[in-house]
Amino acid sequence: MKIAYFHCPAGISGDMCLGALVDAGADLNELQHRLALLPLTGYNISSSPVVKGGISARKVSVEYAEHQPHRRLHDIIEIINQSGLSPEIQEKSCAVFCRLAEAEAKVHGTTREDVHFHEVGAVDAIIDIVGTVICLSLLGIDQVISSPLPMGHGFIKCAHGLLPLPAPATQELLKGAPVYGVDVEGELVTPTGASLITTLAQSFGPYPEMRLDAVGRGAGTKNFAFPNLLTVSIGSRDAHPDTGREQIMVLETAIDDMNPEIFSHLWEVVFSLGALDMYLTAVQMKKGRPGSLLTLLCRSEAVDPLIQTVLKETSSLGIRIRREDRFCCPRQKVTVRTRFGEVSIKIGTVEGTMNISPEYEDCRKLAQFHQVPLKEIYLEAITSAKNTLQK
Ligand SMILES: O=C([S-])c1cc(C(=O)S)c[n+]([C@@H]2O[C@H](COP(=O)(O)O)[C@@H](O)[C@H]2O)c1
Ligand code: NI
Repeated sequence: MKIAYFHCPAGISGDMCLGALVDAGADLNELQHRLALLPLTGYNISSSPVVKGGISARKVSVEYAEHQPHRRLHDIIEIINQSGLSPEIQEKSCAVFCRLAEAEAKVHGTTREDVHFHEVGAVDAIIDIVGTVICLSLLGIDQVISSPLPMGHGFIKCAHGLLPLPAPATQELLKGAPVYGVDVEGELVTPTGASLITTLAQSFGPYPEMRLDAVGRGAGTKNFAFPNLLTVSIGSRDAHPDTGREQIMVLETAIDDMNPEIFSHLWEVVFSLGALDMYLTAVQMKKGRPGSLLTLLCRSEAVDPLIQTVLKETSSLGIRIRREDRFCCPRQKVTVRTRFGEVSIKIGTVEGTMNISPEYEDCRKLAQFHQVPLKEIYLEAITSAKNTLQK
């Protein structure tokens, strides 16, 4: 499991994200190659080492032709969806733009379809957003966690004239995220940075427990009295190499007085907050009442947001928290080609016996697109994985 921790004491913007991820090891050539799949021309990406406040970092810049069309949400979605980028990258990039459009619409009293993106519709915002999503995929990141975000003060000049800081769209986007005020005059978190981090991060909090593998620093444009840097720490949390054991958190509560439809909704919410699994067990509770034992499995940093959500969403007034050991099969992730498209596969190995498990979501999308039975995609994916492994 690979984690990217975004440490944002100087804030976050689109170019800082790109710089930090490239500095952390995302291959710039591969990034440019993938970005070239977008039907966009007239821009150039450059990456250079810079020193900010005595600390070396990477500045990734996008230069483009002066006159960019005023793009609306559907234009940007079309650009992303016309690319040959993977469905996952397309979905995440569109989600960042949709959140941005919703925030702008709320602030300007219009609809998300009618928002003119102005600055944020320019080609650099598209490159920053899609590029950040591509870099996370190139680095194989499974989970993004962010520090709380600092709020500067003052005003910023933009298409509307002067806007108070934090910018209205930034504040709209950060609802629900932890923020704190700092005595800094200037914009620390831009709307693009706010949309990226609130869409891509599963949780906000302190530095997570992990084995630190790489660190990247992305430079911002402005100069402050402190280094204007975003630091991304890449780490991994694998099961112990000798015992195969790792620790997992178990949250549990028994519920006997709630509309069961709420559980379906909860199911959708908890996974976006970092739950690894959620299941219900039928139980007999006091006074002979039939109830459901709700169990959630998660990493330690997801415990607090999950507890808050379960208490807010359900009728429960308390939750049991346990730290447990679990054994994890050594596994690897590979992507195989089938007649229908690419499928990610998890391969677990126990004493030479292999457990080949195609990703359900990849198979489901291909089955839906090609109108073939899901089991046919599974069969092809497993056969293709076996052939690849035999080579
Ligand atoms: O042009 C528009 S609509 C605009 C709106 C807002 C609001 O908060 S509303 C803010 N801004 C400022 O534009 C620049 C560029 O933003 P990026 O996210 O593309 O970096 C930034 O200073 C925003 O605060 C523009
Ligand atoms: Ni605006």
